[in-house]
Amino acid sequence: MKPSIWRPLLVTALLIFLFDLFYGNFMKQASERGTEITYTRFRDELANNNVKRVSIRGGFLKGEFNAPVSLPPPGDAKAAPTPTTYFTAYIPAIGDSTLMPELNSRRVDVTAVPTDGTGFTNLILYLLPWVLIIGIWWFIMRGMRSQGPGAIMGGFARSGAKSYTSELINVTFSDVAGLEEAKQELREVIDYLKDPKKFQQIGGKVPKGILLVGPPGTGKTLLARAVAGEAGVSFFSISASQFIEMFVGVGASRVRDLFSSARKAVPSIIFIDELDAVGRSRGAGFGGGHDEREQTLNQLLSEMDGFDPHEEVVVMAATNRPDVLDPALLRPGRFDRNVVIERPDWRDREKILKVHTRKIPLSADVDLAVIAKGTPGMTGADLEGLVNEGAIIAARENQTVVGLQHLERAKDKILMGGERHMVISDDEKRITAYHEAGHALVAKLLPSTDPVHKVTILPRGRALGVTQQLPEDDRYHYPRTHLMNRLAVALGGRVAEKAMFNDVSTGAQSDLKMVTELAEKMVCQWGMSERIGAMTFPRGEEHPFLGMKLAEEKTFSEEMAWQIDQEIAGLIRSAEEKAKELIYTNRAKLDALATALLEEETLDGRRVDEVLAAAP
Ligand SMILES: Nc1ncnc2c1ncn2[C@@H]1O[C@H](COP(=O)(O)OP(=O)(O)OP(=O)(O)O)[C@@H](O)[C@H]1O
Ligand SMILES: [Zn+2]
Repeated sequence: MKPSIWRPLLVTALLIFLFDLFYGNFMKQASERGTEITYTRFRDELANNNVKRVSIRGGFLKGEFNAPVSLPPPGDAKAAPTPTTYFTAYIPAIGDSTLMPELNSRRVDVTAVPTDGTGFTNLILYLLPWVLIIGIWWFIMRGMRSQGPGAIMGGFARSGAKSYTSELINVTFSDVAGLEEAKQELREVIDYLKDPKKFQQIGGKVPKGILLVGPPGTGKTLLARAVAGEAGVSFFSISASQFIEMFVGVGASRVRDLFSSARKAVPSIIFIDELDAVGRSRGAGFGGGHDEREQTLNQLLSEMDGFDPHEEVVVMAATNRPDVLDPALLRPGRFDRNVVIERPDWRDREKILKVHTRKIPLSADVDLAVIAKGTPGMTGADLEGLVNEGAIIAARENQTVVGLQHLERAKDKILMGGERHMVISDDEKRITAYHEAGHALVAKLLPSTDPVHKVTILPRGRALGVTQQLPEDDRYHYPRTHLMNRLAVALGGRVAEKAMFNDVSTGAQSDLKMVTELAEKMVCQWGMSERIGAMTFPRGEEHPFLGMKLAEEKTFSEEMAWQIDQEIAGLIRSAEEKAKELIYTNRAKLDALATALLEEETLDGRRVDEVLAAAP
């Protein structure tokens, strides 16, 4: 919710109410315990010896009759008279010099109340609310000025309040399950923060900006906190969406504020969550708030450039959209290091479950490995939720320990309830396993292909699974056979699906795209088609800098265009034949790989070799 003009208004209204209460009360008190009578009436009663005592304060007089007098009740002259003992009256401003002698002679008990003090009290009571009102307005105005012009509407709520948190952390790497590679990469940061001087002497390159990249809930924030905890330094964190307010200037001043606080607390870590909220490419924004975002981003860039090498501040940021970030953020000296955080595989999921069940009593039937294997695609946050949900279900049934069935039900609830989660059904998992096994198998069986580095059925980005091949060394020249084999590998996924399920799925789309593009290049750029020969065509050409396809211009005949299409299709067809032949003659190996994938989710190159060697 945005603080608004309502707040000051509300405060003012409250003050006026208080003022009224005070002032009104005072006036009421003045006439309290007495019916107001005229001065003449008072003198009459006095003359009748009916006044017992009076107290005089300035021109105001309070008193008590000896015998009750019938008078209309206070404030209502027309009502029926009631017997009255106490009265008040005002002495005429011109004074009455005969009053005191008369009171004395009638032996009336007289009390005099000093007017001086009361007058002063009156004044204070009268002025106090106004002083408060003016004071609060001044406070608001000051808040606005210190926060830039943008704060005009919301100054009151924010003045003095910090939008970031700073703390000393007691989270360590032992609280972060798995993520071994990421931890390894961050060790250097910890070494640096622990002893900057020593680190520099050894000659380490000072880490300044580190970008944690990974899907939501995979523990980026947790990891950043653990780095601070391991190094024992202060941790300043903010979510970048908090930088962006409706008003220009607020974000930039918050960035400045954040960095200057962190600089005062060195060594320290600044953590910016959801970096993409401010870090989107400049000029790519739309509509309002765009200038504000750009200003905030510029401020962030200039703060990072402003670090001198001896300032012991490390900036960490998290995003799940590295692709939209402004390239300026990724330049050397800024976020020039990426730490990629992946969805956990089942072994890591088991470790995460262990961390989150540390304080929860589990019944003997719970095997966390089984639950870990049954939750592919879930992140650390999902698993934490699963454990909590399981505990709630158990508590609702008045159980003292959490059992397997509670966790299973929690899992079903989460899987059914959330679009947020990448839910993978068992069928999908099987299709993906065969698809990836197909790629891997063809790659292994064909000579002259890049070695298989890793095969996984864990979702990554939009892909349900990945088969990674890494070239052994940098290559610039690819022979035709190598490219043909590459086409066959790319088609292996689809062919394997067909072999197993006699059907194909949409999962092969990006494979087909890659295949088409590669075949097009082979024919049109590299002259690898016999029928067409050593000619190049402006097709499949890429702009050298932008990586974009150039607009097609036709400098060749219809006839040639048709032939080119035939050739491209021909290359693809023969690659597909190759893949089919390999897969159909090695069905047992395909099954073995797919089974291993379903079991282990991720296979590295060595494991792929083992599985294939063991298969008939
Ligand atoms: N590897 C892990 N080990 C233990 N707990 C984890 C792990 N990953 C995530 N969690 C749990 O999930 C919670 C959410 O994780 P965290 O906020 O760090 O994710 P995130 O990647 O920063 O997500 P977002 O992108 O949504 O900010 C953590 O508080 C933690 O309890
Ligand atoms: Zn594929």
